[in-house]
Amino acid sequence: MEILIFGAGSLGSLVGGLCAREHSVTLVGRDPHIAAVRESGLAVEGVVEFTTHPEARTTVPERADLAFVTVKSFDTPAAGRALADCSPSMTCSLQNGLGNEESLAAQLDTVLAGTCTYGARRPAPGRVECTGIGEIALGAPDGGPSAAAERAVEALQSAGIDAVHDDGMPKRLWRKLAVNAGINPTTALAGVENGALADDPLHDVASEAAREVARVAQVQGVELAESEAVAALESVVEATARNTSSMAQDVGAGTKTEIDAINGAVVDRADGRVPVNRTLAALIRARERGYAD
Ligand SMILES: NC(=O)C1=CN([C@@H]2O[C@H](COP(=O)(O)OP(=O)(O)OC[C@H]3O[C@@H](n4cnc5c(N)ncnc54)[C@H](OP(=O)(O)O)[C@@H]3O)[C@@H](O)[C@H]2O)C=CC1
Ligand SMILES: CC(C)(CO)C(=O)C(=O)O
Repeated sequence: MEILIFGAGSLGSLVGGLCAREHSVTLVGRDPHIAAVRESGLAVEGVVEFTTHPEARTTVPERADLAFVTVKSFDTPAAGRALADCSPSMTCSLQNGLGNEESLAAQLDTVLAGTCTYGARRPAPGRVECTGIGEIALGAPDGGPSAAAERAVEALQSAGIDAVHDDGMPKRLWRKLAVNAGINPTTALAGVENGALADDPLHDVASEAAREVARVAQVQGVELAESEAVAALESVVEATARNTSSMAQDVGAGTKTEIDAINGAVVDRADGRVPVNRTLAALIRARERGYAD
């Protein structure tokens, strides 16, 4: 299969590197990473270790059977516009947050929703570290069976990736949103690792954010119980206790965060009060504005 990764950063390089063990893979990203991969290949390190030689470019190729979108959520509209030039047979977001699939579907046919619990970081150009083996779940964005998702899952599995087809993606996306809405801004604002959310008062802040997400999901017709949202949050806090969340890393580095697609998306879709998500979003946006000072 011709697989295209749009956004060869941490996650995209890892997924692309793993896929390249079985498929023809093109990484689309930016220099100096792309130049380094072209020169010496992509070194995958950490939990799995190998070097692979995918095609590496800064623009999209002419065609692709399957495209994975792994840019940060604020770059999704640009990714959709760029991918429209090669019209992939199917395109799947592996990003965090809500709204990525709608944004891609405005430009592309056959868009799939995906979640990914692999962990990745990019220590240097040409290298990607797998910080944790997880699972990729794919399916139709509105739920129900999807032949395209089945084909994409088979492609991932044949490359040795733990992948499943989920016909209940809306619930899976909202449950992941509850986890990110609780953990990401709370750790970013408090300047702590994920494990610090096991205890009050931060546990209280993060779990109330997750409960609000469940209530908004229910209004949207997704049966996510508040207790399930909090249990998901607590289990990720425990499993990733030593992680610095992506938003804490972004705030630490003074770079743009995914707040709009996470807590911002909850506030935008709420028809009732979501004071914790609203407050967390306002505080993170204030930090982002402060970078310029
Ligand atoms: N890292 C992880 O472990 C996980 C991440 N995720 C999610 O996956 C998504 C990606 O995260 P992550 O990999 O960490 O982010 P990164 O910032 O590491 O990767 C995104 C990459 O896309 C590049 N990019 C953006 N726009 C373009 C463009 N128009 N053309 C070419 N390249 C482009 C960026 O380049 P530049 O930096 O120069 O802008 C960057 O290298 C996020 O939604 C995240 O929440 C989900 C699960 C795990
Ligand atoms: C699961 C979690 C919270 C792990 O850190 C994550 O997805 C992130 O940091 O963005």
